Amino acid sequence: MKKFNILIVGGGSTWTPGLLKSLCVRKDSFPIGKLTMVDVNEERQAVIGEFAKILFREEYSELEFEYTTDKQAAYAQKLDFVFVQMRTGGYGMREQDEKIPLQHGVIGQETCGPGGFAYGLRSIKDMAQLVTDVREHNPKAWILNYTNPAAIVADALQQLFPEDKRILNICDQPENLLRSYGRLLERDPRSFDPVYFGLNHFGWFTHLYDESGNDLLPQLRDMILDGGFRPVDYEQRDQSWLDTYAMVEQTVRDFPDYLPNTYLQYYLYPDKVLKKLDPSHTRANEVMEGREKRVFEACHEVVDKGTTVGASVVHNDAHGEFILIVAESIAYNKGDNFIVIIKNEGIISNLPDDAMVEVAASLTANGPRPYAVGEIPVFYKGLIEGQYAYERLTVEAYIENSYQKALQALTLNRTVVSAQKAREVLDALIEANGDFWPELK
Ligand SMILES: NC(=O)c1ccc[n+]([C@@H]2O[C@H](COP(=O)([O-])OP(=O)(O)OC[C@H]3O[C@@H](n4cnc5c(N)ncnc54)[C@H](O)[C@@H]3O)[C@@H](O)[C@H]2O)c1
Ligand SMILES: O=P(O)(O)OC[C@H]1O[C@H](O[C@H]2[C@H](O)[C@@H](O)[C@@H](O)O[C@@H]2CO)[C@H](O)[C@@H](O)[C@@H]1O
Ligand SMILES: [Mn+2]
Repeated sequence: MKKFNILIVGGGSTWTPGLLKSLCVRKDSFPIGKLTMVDVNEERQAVIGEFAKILFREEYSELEFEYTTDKQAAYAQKLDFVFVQMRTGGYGMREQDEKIPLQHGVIGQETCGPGGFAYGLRSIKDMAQLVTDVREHNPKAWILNYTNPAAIVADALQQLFPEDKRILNICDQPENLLRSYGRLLERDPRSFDPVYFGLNHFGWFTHLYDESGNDLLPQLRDMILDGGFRPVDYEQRDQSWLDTYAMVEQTVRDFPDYLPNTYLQYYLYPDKVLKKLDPSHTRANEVMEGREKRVFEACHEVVDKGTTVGASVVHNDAHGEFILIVAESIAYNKGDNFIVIIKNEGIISNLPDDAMVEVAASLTANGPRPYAVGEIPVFYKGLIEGQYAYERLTVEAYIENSYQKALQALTLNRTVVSAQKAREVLDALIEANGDFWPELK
């Protein structure tokens, strides 16, 4: 059986241990010959890398493994898959993304609103460089990308590398929602045949068919309206995330046709959500005090003890597993059904062909084969067209170094609206981001 060579870019990510555990769990169905991890932060990479050595010694002894900060050496190897999960500027810049808009009375969030705009301008630069570097040595390797904001990264890479058909941007939120529906309905989430449409972090489930073709969405909607909605992993979730999932009930009560992605709360109820956000202590602080602290302490503990037995960090979560089952479907031409981010080209017939939409597709060795969605109702088309224009103007502001397009983008965003607010926040973000961004003139 072929063994695949994988490169993880952003090996110092807090999500890496879960991904490495999933590699061990799935080694029979998706065998890896060589795994390399690369990161720009030597300290972060070493902590996770030394943990990985012990994990693989105990659970994957046949695996050839190395970690490095030498990107050129990492990219020059023969690679089958590149898993990308970088955070340009780290959590420190995420904190700025979230706090600066809040200082101006606007939603501050990692991937949505002005925070996502700022993060997007940082990510595009490093992601474009990554594609260029990978393609120099591995023209056929599949680049599976988690790096956020996935909507803006996906649109930028489509603009910058339109002929590259082996880049796939993915998000674990629809997968997490399917697993949450599975827990509510007491069914295997992989048995669902979902119909989903939207942009990344801006979409809806319209149908949830079971193996007999029955649509379970109406039953699910009634359950949500009767008792609220909790994620599959609610026991592990921080309160801010539980608050987010709690908003699903109000959204479904207001717009019962479809089941929303949780990120829609920022766009449909910006005033209500804004009141819950603390400008002095945001999600970035929670993650630095929570997940990041837990993961790195647990990895240090594993290295100190010399074993992963009993370790808290190593669990097989949706995030770690999802990218692997996506890769498996491509590697073995399985055609399994996943919700992924791809060029519209008529999938949603009344949206622009060049929009990067998030829809269900069959993943084959030749990439996604999407399921047609057809025409979407005016309400959803209106919302998505505005968000699409915001995302496209953000990418054009990057490519053209255009302050005016950046201002237009933020003015169009439903969390900002006011052109005066957009200018205030944009100028503050320009100052905070410095050389992370291209100069906007
Ligand atoms: N698509 C999704 O649904 C999804 C889900 C979870 C996380 N994410 C994204 O995955 C990324 C990692 O998330 P995290 O919370 O673990 O972040 P993290 O900050 O813990 O890890 C990111 C790592 O990337 C490294 N890095 C930064 N720039 C790099 C570069 N140019 N090359 C290589 N490495 C680089 C950092 O040093 C850091 O170790 C983020 O972009 C996050 O938004 C996406
Ligand atoms: O605030 P964070 O850093 O905890 O999470 C931000 C990310 O949130 C989503 O990913 C969720 C995922 O949906 C869920 O299944 C589980 O794995 O937790 C993840 C992290 O909370 C979102 O899809 C990502 O794009 C965000 O980066
Ligand atoms: Mn996501």
